[in-house]
This record gives sequence, C-alpha cells and structure tokens, in this order.
Amino acid sequence: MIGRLAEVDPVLGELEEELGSLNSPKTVKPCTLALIFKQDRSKVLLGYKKRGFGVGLYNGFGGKIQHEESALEGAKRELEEESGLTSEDLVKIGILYFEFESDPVILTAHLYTSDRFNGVPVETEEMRPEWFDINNIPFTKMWNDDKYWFSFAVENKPFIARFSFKSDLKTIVRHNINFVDPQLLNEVPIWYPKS
Ligand SMILES: COc1nc(N)nc2c1ncn2[C@H]1C[C@H](O)[C@@H](COP(=O)(O)OP(=O)(O)OP(=O)(O)O)O1
Repeated sequence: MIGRLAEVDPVLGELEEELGSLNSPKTVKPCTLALIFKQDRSKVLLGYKKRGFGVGLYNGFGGKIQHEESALEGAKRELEEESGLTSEDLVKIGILYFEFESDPVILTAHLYTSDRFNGVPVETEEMRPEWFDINNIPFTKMWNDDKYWFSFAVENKPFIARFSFKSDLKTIVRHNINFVDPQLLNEVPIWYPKS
C-alpha cells in the first residue's frame, strides 16, 4: 500500500513515508468520526463534547480505534457509546490527518456518514447530542478544520485531507484536501501505533 497516497498528492506521500517507516519519530492515534444525517439530509446530529480532547466543541461522534479493530467496527462502537445510536449503514467518506506543532502524534480520523440509524440520541458522559439544520452548522464552535471539509461529507464527495495545527490547537498553518476514488479510502492502512 505504501505509495498510494503519494500518487494522490506528494504532501500525503510524505505522511505515508513517516507513518510507514519503522524509524520514524512520529506515532499515530487512529480515530473514527461519524456524522449522522436525517434521511433527507436536512439536519445533522452533532455532539457537544463535555470532556477530553475538543471539550466545549461540537463534533461528530468518534474516538480511538482499538488494537485489531477495523475502522468500521470502531466507528459503530464509538457511535453507540457516545450517542446511543446504532447504524449498519455507515459509509466511509473521508480520512483526515491532523498534526500539531511540537507533537509527534499524528491523529487520523476515519470519517463515516449515514442517514440510516436506529434509536434516539441520548446524552452520555462524553457528549450532548443536538440536531443542526444543514444550512446552520455551528462552525464557530467546532474544530477549525471542519469548515474546509464538512460540505464534502454532506455531498458524498470522498476525500483525504491533511491539516497542520499550531500548538494553540486553533491556527491551521497548512492544509490540503484531495478528492479520491472511494475504494482508496478502504485501502489506506490504519497504521496502528507502534507498541
Ligand atoms: C484537530 O481537529 C479535529 N477536527 C475534528 N473535526 N475532529 C477531531 C479533531 N481532532 C480530533 N478529532 C476527533 C477524532 C475523534 O472522533 C475525536 C477524538 O476522540 P477522543 O478524544 O474521544 O479520543 P479518545 O479519548 O481516545 O476516545 P475514547 O476514549 O472515546 O476512545 O475527536
């Protein structure tokens, strides 16, 4: 698989080399992120993060992929844990790579969407769910990268993106977004952290 991201974009190729190299000082935190839409895609369910990384921001539902778990398995588990919803129809729509100044960790988010789900959203210890009109997304209360890619997820345009943040976790110093064949999203490895 090494080389596929480089074919898409040299900036992603650098990342692939770093993550694939045994000698790289970089390590990875693979996560999932799920956006749930009403069936007519008029509204999206976001969660207000009550604790941990991204506290005080609205986001999709997700968290760390466990060892040997697939991204899809992790996405389903995290969705249920954080929102009370289940979905057998999560579709992978993107991969987001996040780097932070002076931090060796590259956080990856495997992004899924679905407009078919079971259950009623419930508040959990981590998230308070809330439906938002698709034309009124609270970008000022979300991670700053979201405004760059959110519409692609809504419109079902598969993409891979890379964002470099300053250590303030707000300022984006570099970003790039590539539209890709959806097949590629399932071929890119998760790159579990080295133990
Ligand atoms: C830096 O920019 C980010 N933007 C967006 N939109 N989402 C992000 C960003 N950084 C992280 N995320 C997402 C990815 C995951 O869904 C969560 C992080 O998960 P969490 O902090 O909950 O991770 P863990 O504490 O390991 O999760 P669990 O304890 O739930 O496994 O935020």
